[in-house]
Amino acid sequence: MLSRAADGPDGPLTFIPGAYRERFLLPSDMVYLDGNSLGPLSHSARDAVADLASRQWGESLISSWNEHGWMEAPRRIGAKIAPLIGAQADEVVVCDSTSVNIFKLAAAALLARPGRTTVLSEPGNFPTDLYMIEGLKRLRPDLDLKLVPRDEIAAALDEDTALLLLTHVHYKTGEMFDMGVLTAATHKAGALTLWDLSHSVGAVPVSLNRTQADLAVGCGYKYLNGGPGAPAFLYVANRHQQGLTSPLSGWLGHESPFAFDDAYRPAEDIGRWRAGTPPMLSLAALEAGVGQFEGVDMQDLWDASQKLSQRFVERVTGQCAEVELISPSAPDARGCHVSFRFHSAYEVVQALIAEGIVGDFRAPDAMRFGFTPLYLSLEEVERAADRLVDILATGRWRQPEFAVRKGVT
Ligand SMILES: Cc1ncc(COP(=O)(O)O)c(C=O)c1O
Ligand SMILES: Nc1c(O)cccc1C(=O)C[C@H](N)C(=O)O
Repeated sequence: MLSRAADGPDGPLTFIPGAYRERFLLPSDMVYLDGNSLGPLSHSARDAVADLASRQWGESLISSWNEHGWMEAPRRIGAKIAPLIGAQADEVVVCDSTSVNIFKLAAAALLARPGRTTVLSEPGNFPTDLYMIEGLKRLRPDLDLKLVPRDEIAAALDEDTALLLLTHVHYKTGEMFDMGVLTAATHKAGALTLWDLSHSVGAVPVSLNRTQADLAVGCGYKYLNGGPGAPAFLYVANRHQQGLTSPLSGWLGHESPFAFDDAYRPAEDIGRWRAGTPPMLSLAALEAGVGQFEGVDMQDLWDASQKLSQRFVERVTGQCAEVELISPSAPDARGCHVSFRFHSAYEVVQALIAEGIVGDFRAPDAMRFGFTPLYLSLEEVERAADRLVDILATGRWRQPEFAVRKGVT
């Protein structure tokens, strides 16, 4: 396991939960346990977007592409994300969405493993990961998307496997794969790994280089606090950078975009994974969000998160027998969120939100809560747990308005 013996949920903490609370514009009466889905707005992100719009776009207009470093933003921000995932600065670039990046990297990996026809994953993986491979199957009818339960994955790797595609921290249960063990097994079978780090980056320590991971993607709007629809990132290990090429060969991935050649030649470096023009307003917010992690050790942050989630779990399960923890009970076997099963999970989550405790519901019967120590204190987490227990004990969730389905989340 990755956690240090002395610094588990019961040990001393280096990062004090809630230490950066003042950096964020969170409503004072809200306990926000949904930063694993949409991170909150920081003062610096708000200011960065305002500056980009009014000073850069407003005053410098098109010269901003050079003057304000717009053209280099995808590489520059990728380099800032790299230390959070154990990668080199030149192995990460910010572009497109997580879904699109999965498509690009999976397609490239399949081309790099000719004769192999299987993408291996698990049932219940985040849907977009599976849907993207289904889409690829329409272009490559010989392709097989094989889904096997997580404890059978290593045994299912064989000479047909081209790619292992897994979400490192499961979006619903928070269960974490052992990246090193599975990457080694995948390589032994001659295949490549593609890790979805959407629920890992900014949440748990990740060691892409140390585990020899080949490829990875991840979201910018969850723990990185990059704002709604923030661009995603992708990682390609240096040793693969010449051998893999994006199937979405847009002009900004060209070796020399402003030569305006008819023929596509991919950039020599990680820039080849870019397709079109960088969304600068969104990138300004993301860069500020990533900036919050400067000087923060991911192990320290995860230790703090384990303390928060464990306190929540113990307080809820210790006082309430009706809910079932569907996340691993060992804090170092999970990411930064936990989920409980309850027959009326939707109603309970609505009742909590009405009282300022924001978690989310995941169909069909899961209540999910994220623990992000940058802005959450132990006191808030205890308060949230007690409120959940009370809502269950009093049956307040049975009020008819909480059964009304609204929106999508
Ligand atoms: C594991 C995982 N992958 C991908 C995504 C989303 O991808 P996109 O940003 O393309 O919507 C999410 C959440 O939405 C996710 O939880
Ligand atoms: N990406 C989202 C969106 O555009 C709307 C609502 C929620 C989301 C999410 O991030 C869902 C999330 N990946 C999850 O883990 O459930």
